[in-house]
Amino acid sequence: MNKHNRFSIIKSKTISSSTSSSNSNSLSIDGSTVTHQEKSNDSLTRLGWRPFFAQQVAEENITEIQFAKVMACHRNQFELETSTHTLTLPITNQMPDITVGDWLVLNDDHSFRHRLERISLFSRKAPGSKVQTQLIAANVDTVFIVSSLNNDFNLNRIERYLTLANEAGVTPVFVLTKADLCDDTRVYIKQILGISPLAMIETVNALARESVQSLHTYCSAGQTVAVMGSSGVGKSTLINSLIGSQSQLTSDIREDDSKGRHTTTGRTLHQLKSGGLLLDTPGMRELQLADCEQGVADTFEEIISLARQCRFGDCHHQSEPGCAVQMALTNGELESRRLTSYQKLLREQALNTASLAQKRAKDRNRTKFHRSVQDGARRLKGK
Ligand SMILES: Nc1nc2c(ncn2[C@@H]2O[C@H](COP(=O)(O)OP(=O)(O)OP(=O)(O)O)[C@@H](O)[C@H]2O)c(=O)[nH]1
Ligand SMILES: [Zn+2]
Repeated sequence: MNKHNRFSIIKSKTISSSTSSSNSNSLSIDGSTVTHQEKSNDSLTRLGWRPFFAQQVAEENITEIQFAKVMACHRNQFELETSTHTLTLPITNQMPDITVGDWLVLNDDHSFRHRLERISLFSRKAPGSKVQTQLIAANVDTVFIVSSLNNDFNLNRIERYLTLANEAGVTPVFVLTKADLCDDTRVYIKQILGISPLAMIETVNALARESVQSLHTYCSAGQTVAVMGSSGVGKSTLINSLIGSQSQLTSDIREDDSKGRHTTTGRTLHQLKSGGLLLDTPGMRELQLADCEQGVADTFEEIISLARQCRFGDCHHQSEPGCAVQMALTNGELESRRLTSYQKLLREQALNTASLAQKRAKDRNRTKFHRSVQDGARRLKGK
């Protein structure tokens, strides 16, 4: 344990184990010599490291710092993976917002230095009455939007997840589970193509490992895949089948909740043998959108393009004359379900965005007020 006691190493990876080579900085694999630096770069690449992150630290003294990927978020600590170690980092108030998938820069004593800019970020409005944005995951490449091929299949819900993916800038793949219980999968596939003509769609029996093989294509080395979908659609089943018998380097940490039950806390990135990272997102029963205007626009592209043809720039697409959206409804070119879904998500995100902005302004005013009280007290003391 280091003197700052800020972290604890869970385990060291074996890549720096000594070899018979006289050169302590190299080890021989299949006759080729691989330096520790190369090996460690390879480990980082498998965790999703890429030039976008390296560029952010170009001027820093790289020999004194370490990069760590946040593999899991728990109530009081993060679980991190560096090129050589698995360690935990206690969460403190001084840290910026950090979520699973983030890249951190650590000092040589493994204490927190800063967080790197993200390639992508998933967030939502915190569940319940809390006015707060909650980060779900950072630096995700692909999201599996999981739906089951039965009565639970719901296009409105799918559009909600798709909006989140579009806002985050993450590639969506529609994974339709319970194909073994479905007589005609084409009906469902057609519905998804109706809302997203170029969609990537995979139908699977999540219980069977061979059935989910096609999904491994998206989970190659260095790729991070998030699995999202409502309760009961088969996310855990799918993840278990994808992990299969492969060793899970990051195991779920279970903590006692207030009622004394054991629950899986936080979100966890699972390392697959194929090199990919799979993100589990438990506890996502409520998915309220906030700050998602672009995501909504991307998800409902055809409505946006129809709206551009409306006679009035501020058309609400209700009963205004010259409304191209209403015209498309009448002609049967646009489904009324689609328009209702668009308007609902747009309203929801606008409402949540406004209350978040209001809260931020209130917080800023409160901070200003506290500062002025403190300054006043200091001035009085100084007299
Ligand atoms: N026949 C069949 N059953 C499935 C399939 N996928 C999931 N199931 C079953 O559906 C039920 C729910 O699956 P889970 O994996 O727990 O669903 P989940 O999405 O993780 O649900 P939450 O944990 O509530 O978010 C379980 O009984 C699974 O065995 C499938 O492709 N085929
Ligand atoms: Zn209109």
